Amino acid sequence: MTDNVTSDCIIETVALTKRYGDKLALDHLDLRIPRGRIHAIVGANGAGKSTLFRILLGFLPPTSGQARILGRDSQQLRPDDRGRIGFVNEEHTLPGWMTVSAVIAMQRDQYPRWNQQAFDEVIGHYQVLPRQKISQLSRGERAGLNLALVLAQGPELLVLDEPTLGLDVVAKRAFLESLLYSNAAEDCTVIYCSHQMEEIERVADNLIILERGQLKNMSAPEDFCARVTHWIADVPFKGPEPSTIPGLLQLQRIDGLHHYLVLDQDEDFAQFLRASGARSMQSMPVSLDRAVNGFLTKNHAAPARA
Ligand SMILES: Nc1ncnc2c1ncn2[C@@H]1O[C@H](COP(=O)(O)OP(=O)(O)OP(=O)(O)O)[C@@H](O)[C@H]1O
Repeated sequence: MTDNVTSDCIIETVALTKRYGDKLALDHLDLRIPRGRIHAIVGANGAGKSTLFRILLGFLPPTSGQARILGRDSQQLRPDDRGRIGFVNEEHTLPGWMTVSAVIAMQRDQYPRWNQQAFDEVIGHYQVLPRQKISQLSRGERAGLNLALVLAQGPELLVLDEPTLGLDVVAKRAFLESLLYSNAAEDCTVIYCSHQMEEIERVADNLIILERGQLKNMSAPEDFCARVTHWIADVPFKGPEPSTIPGLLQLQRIDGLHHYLVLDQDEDFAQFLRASGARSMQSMPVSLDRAVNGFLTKNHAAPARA
């Protein structure tokens, strides 16, 4: 990858690898995220999501491979590049001793593309008073203020690392509304990392699944959902040996019926069940939460490679 490549990707990694001592956090990751829309990154704990963000934002060097963000090597970001990127994580760190109005004034001075209308639009969802100190705000209010500040910078790219962690339902909803508004109104690309599937289902256009530092899925959330099916079958005795069940993600026995969660299986799976002695069967679609969690749980239980 050379510097003069003009890519339509806002983020591009090639064989990106990060080792912490013996631990492999990113494993030759090839990732291309196009400009625009909302992209969700999901993965089990330790899948490498935060490591990816740290490398992309230039806070951490890769062990090998490359990462480009806004067309530039992430290790060579300039201050003006950083001004085009907004970053929000779950800590919502703002100086606790400052008042809300002082923080706003400080940010307004710092960012030439400051967009007061975008700020007002987002902060309007929260009961934040200008004279309040940051330390007096609730967690949800701090999250809202943080998002409003970042969106008012007019970023081309917004990176959110678990931004709604610990927020209640109302605060979460307000946060997501703000996000959808800004994505639509400001044409800003959003990269959003979360464990909350119902949020992802609501806001994401693209679902990226990382597993042990490798890319496992990149598609519309509904397309991933369509790959996973829940079969319920009345099979005599113990049913087929689990290792012989094609695409098996999860197996449960409830009230004498066998429940199979399977990946990438078509009507041939019914044939397999019939051949296994099933007396009756039915298939049904699953929610995104079920599909992703079934997918992640399957491999999560297996021993990790170094
Ligand atoms: N500074 C570090 N030193 C050693 N190992 C680390 C360090 N930071 C992360 N790791 C390891 O690298 C792997 C990836 O961690 P990372 O924080 O990127 O995962 P994550 O997907 O963000 O997880 P979570 O969902 O739990 O936040 C984990 O196994 C973690 O233990």
